[in-house]
Amino acid sequence: MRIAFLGPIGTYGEQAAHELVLEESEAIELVPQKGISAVVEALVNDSCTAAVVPVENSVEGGVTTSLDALWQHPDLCIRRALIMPIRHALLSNGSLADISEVLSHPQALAQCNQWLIRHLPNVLQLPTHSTAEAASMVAGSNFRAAIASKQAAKDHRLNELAYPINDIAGNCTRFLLLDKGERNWSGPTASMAFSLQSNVPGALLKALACFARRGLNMSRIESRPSKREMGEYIFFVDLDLSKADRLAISQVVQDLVPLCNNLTMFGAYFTKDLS
Ligand SMILES: O=C(O)C(=O)C[C@]1(C(=O)O)C=C[C@@H](O)C=C1
Repeated sequence: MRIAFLGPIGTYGEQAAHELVLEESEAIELVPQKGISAVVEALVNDSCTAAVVPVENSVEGGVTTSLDALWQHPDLCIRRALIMPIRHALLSNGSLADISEVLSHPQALAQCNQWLIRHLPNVLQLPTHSTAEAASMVAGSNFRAAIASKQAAKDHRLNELAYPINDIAGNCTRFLLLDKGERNWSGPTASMAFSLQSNVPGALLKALACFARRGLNMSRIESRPSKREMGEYIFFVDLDLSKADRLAISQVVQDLVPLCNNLTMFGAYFTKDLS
């Protein structure tokens, strides 16, 4: 099994990939990619058999690149999910007083925004493809620091200037293991996305009523622009199937189809919660 993840080594994505494949019996090869789009592309073009992407952070919300990729590639299926605590460190070979640039993935910079305002108000914040890429770029410099994991400090021989520096103590990110296999319906969470056929009063209400009618509890709803027209959206919905009638999911799809332009089911799956 070749698994694409957001590289280089030392990213949270790499940690998540190890956790997500723990129960696999096949031999695993983790294949680092530069950027979340490249992770998905490696699965789409079959150079990898699975991919690990972050999809939602408890502080910053949806990871839009991952949501958009799921919508653009309806043949992808969610195999498993993981909720992982994210504890950021400020890493450098210099000292705090000398830091003038802080590098990290935009999600990590945003998750430490208040800490940066308080402790490093005048530094330049520079975005990178991943937290571990930032760690590799600051190694050897005494005026640059990276926001990354404790693991990245070890991988790149950096010192921890401060830890933890995430603004919200319980900061965590949900990762998905994606593949192109058969959809499974036995897990407790099902994910789907749909766009509505008509932009008229009550159109979304009618779609959401389908879930209520079949006794299906929504555990998440999130919208993304369709990118075709201002005001046109795609809705991502997660359903809690743990107490639901197994037939309800196929019934709700039948009810929704006439109301939607497009509807994609990403399967049902289990979530490992480490938070
Ligand atoms: O840069 C990394 O280490 C990643 O795995 C990416 C990522 C993300 O895109 O959300 C993963 C977890 C954290 O929320 C911060 C960054």
